[in-house]
Amino acid sequence: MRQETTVHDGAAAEETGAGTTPDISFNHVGKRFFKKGKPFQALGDAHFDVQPGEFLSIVGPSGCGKSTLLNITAGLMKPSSGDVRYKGEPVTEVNTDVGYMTQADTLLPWRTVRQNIAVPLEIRHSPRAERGDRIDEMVEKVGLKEFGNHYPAELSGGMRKRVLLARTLIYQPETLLMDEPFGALDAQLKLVLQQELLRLWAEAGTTIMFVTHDLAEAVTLSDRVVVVSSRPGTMRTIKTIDIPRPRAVFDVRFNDRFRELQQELWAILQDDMMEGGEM
Ligand SMILES: Nc1ncnc2c1ncn2[C@@H]1O[C@H](COP(=O)(O)OP(=O)(O)OP(=O)(O)O)[C@@H](O)[C@H]1O
Repeated sequence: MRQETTVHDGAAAEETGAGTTPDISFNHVGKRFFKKGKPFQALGDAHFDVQPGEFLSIVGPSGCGKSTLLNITAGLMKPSSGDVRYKGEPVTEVNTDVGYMTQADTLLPWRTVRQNIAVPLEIRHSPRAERGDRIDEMVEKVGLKEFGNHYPAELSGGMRKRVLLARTLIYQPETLLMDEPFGALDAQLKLVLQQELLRLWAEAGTTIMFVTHDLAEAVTLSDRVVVVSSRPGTMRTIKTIDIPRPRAVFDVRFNDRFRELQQELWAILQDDMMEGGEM
């Protein structure tokens, strides 16, 4: 198996199943913004696919356009050049087939944990009779059974992340976009939630596109890691993470291949980190 591929030769499809329609295809996607009236190129030329059921992470320096790429995939922003396809269809409006867990803590403070998790079911008008059971199942899955009737202000940061995760998953999205979901958590809690995410991902067969600053996190979780350079964010490489699954998130760090992959990714990223971005 090839360990590393350049991104401008359709390599993603070669790596993970040529012939199948990718869940997400980025076709030379660029994004220009205006700051103080002057245009600047935030995202250079994103060109890769995300395959059904794949766990793909994006790493790169701060400001290289990672969140922008997720926003474009969710249909919240239009690219300035190129196009994004979801299951072969161009994304032209808000893409309700994807769940999006943004960096922001968007829990509604006046609603309990259960009521927060219920929001997507209400928006989708799912039958009232089914809601209770689905919420029970979800609070159990994310380990919050005892806290269903608590308000967000009564929860720790990690618990709030779990509620946000539950609220995204109850939607049963085929594809999940996650923007540094565990960024601000302490190291131990991060491991716990990473393990839970891997379990939920394996159970549901969801496709995940995951943005992180944390190389160890990217290697632990992913099938492939896309490395993006500093502004304008351009794909440097796609690295296949050939570490067997299932992975125990703590133990995997002692695997020799884990260390090699982390070093290889750092070797690609470090110049960009020194130059422009910050981790
Ligand atoms: N709506 C917008 N209008 C103008 N500039 C924007 C907008 N959204 C993002 N930018 C700029 O585009 C660049 C890329 O932003 P983006 O949030 O995608 O980066 P990022 O890689 O996710 O950063 P971080 O890792 O710090 O979250 C930044 O310089 C940011 O200030």
